[in-house]
Amino acid sequence: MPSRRFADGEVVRGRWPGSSLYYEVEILSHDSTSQLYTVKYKDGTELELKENDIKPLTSFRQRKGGSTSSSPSRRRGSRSRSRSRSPGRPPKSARRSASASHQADIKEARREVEVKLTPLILKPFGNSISRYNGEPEHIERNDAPHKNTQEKFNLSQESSYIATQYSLRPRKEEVKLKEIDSKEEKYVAKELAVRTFEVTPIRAKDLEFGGVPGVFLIMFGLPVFLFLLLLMCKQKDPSLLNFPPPLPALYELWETRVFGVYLLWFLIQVLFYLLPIGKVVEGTPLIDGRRLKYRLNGFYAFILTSAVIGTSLFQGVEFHYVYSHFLQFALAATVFCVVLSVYLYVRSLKAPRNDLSPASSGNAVYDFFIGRELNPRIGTFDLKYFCELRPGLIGWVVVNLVMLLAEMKIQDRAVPSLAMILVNSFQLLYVVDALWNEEALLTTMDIIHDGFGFMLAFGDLVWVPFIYSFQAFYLVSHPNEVSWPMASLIIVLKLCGYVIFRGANSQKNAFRKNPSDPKLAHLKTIHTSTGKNLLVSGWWGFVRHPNYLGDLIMALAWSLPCGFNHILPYFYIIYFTMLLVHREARDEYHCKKKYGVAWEKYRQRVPYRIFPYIY
Ligand SMILES: NC(=O)c1ccc[n+]([C@@H]2O[C@H](COP(=O)([O-])OP(=O)(O)OC[C@H]3O[C@@H](n4cnc5c(N)ncnc54)[C@H](OP(=O)(O)O)[C@@H]3O)[C@@H](O)[C@H]2O)c1
Ligand SMILES: CC(C)=CCC[C@@H](C)[C@H]1CC[C@H]2C3=C(CC[C@]12C)[C@@]1(C)CC[C@H](O)C(C)(C)[C@@H]1CC3
Repeated sequence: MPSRRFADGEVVRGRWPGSSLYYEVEILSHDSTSQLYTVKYKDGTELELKENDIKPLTSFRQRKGGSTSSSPSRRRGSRSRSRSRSPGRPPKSARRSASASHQADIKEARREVEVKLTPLILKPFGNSISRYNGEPEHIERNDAPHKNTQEKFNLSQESSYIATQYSLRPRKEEVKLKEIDSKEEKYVAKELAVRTFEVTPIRAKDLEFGGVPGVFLIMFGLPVFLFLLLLMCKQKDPSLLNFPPPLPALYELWETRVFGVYLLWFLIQVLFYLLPIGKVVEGTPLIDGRRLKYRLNGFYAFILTSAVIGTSLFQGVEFHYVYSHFLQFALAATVFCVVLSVYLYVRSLKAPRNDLSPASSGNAVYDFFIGRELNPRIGTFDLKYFCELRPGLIGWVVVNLVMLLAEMKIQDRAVPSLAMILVNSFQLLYVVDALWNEEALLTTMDIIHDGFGFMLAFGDLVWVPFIYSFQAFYLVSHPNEVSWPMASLIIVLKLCGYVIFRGANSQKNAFRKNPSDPKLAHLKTIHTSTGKNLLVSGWWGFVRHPNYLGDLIMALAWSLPCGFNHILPYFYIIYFTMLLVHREARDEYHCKKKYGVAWEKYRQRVPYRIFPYIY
């Protein structure tokens, strides 16, 4: 049996995955099969590390000499000393034979970062469990230095993993150093990550969505449920008490022409995505320190799509075809999504380990569902990012328009009903808002955590356009007259939801972009040991997910125009409540891991998750 170097309970320094930073950790256990140690960081985070990524405390004490200083000025001294060899001076690799000295350089740089950073980041502001970064008061006003700092902080936000995740609370004099550190860090991380970081398969108990049986059921259940809902909605009396109509035979549902139209739609969106318009931004740092580039042109794609749709209408293109073949379109999208998911899974088998999603497990069924590869790309074409906002989300608006036209045709109306206008405009606002704030997508769980597999492919390409448009679909065959006073109340409700949704999302996004934004100076924050703070007043002091609350209020406003004759148009809000409650629990789990005690403190300060005084 291979021997182990560290004993349970021993306090050592463990490398933080993807970086060269070493933190004090306690050895919890050792798995002799995988040869991995389970270690606990001071903020409560538990991770599995390889022996190579663990160092005895003594190895740091021997080397660090004067650099144990916890005073920022002395820290600067030690940094500037080490900076003398990089990046200002030509790297040694330029002076030595390139390949021979490469590894040595990396080693050297790595040692340097370890020695230099370990005591600097941990000691003075520490990952203290009982105190926040060593400061006596953990909740404070967000009035940290913000004079002339905006630009600098934007710079620091641009820098690498270490700066965003492990920096000290941003301080003016630290910004420059952070940039330099992050450059060094990037250099080291890039070279080392492939060798040093192993994506550890998550254990069975960590599987989400009910594990393998759960995802199996979801994958088969969701498409069946989708067709059931659509068929029920087409019935004259769509009561739940009525037996659902039988599913048409597959040959009736499959139409190659429909599939062709769907492909054409998809390709037009691909074309718009590839247009070199819109600014290019960097996503959040990946596990190996890299940051992928994304072009933000979703809003332009929407404008161009509107122009194409407008021109087609003008040319007399028969949009009713989409309504009369709605089930066929749903099947075409489902088939496309299955083919895409298979492609994604197969290509992920060749993907380097660093490119795998943290949610993947090693189980084929589960990974097919959750997605194995985090950011599958063909060249610069990012499949997940594209699918999340383009064909499905913009498609949803087009489907709504189709329903509006179908309502006029079928009900022989000169103008659409007020109910249909409300549903169309509310959802249009929602989609335009998402595209306008496209950059915010880059920090969502879907992009950072979940892979691209059946779940998101089906969600983005099938569920969103065919279920989110359900109210409009319902109104085509089940008209509901809405009075103006009722419409006014619904509009007020929608606007309240939107104000909360947008206010909360914008507040968080602005805070994450620049924690010292003067506009946020009145807000209180909780320090966390990661260097990122948590808002504890404003929208985020109201409930822990105010954006979900706003989203749910808006969802209610989307269903109300359909009246109260049937529960079917309320399916969306029921599903959405379940989705967001589950999503909130997932996010809570990740935040607890990420922020440890600081998150606990936040939970105490803001006890309700989504609904104040209820949940
Ligand atoms: N229509 C739909 O079907 C649908 C589905 C899902 C989501 N959405 C909407 O999409 C939007 C994004 O949702 P999301 O699920 O990605 O989650 P989110 O609520 O935007 O983001 C959660 C993250 O925010 C940060 N955070 C949490 N509490 C904080 C605090 N007090 N101060 C500062 N940062 C804090 C944490 O990340 P960091 O600390 O790492 O920054 C946390 O992981 C929401 O508005 C949601 O309603 C819509
Ligand atoms: C039914 C199944 C298997 C999954 C459904 C999940 C899927 C429909 C959602 C998961 C993430 C969601 C999401 C949006 C739409 C619905 C999802 C794809 C979003 C694009 C809606 C608009 C928002 O402003 C947003 C922040 C861009 C959303 C991002 C997440």
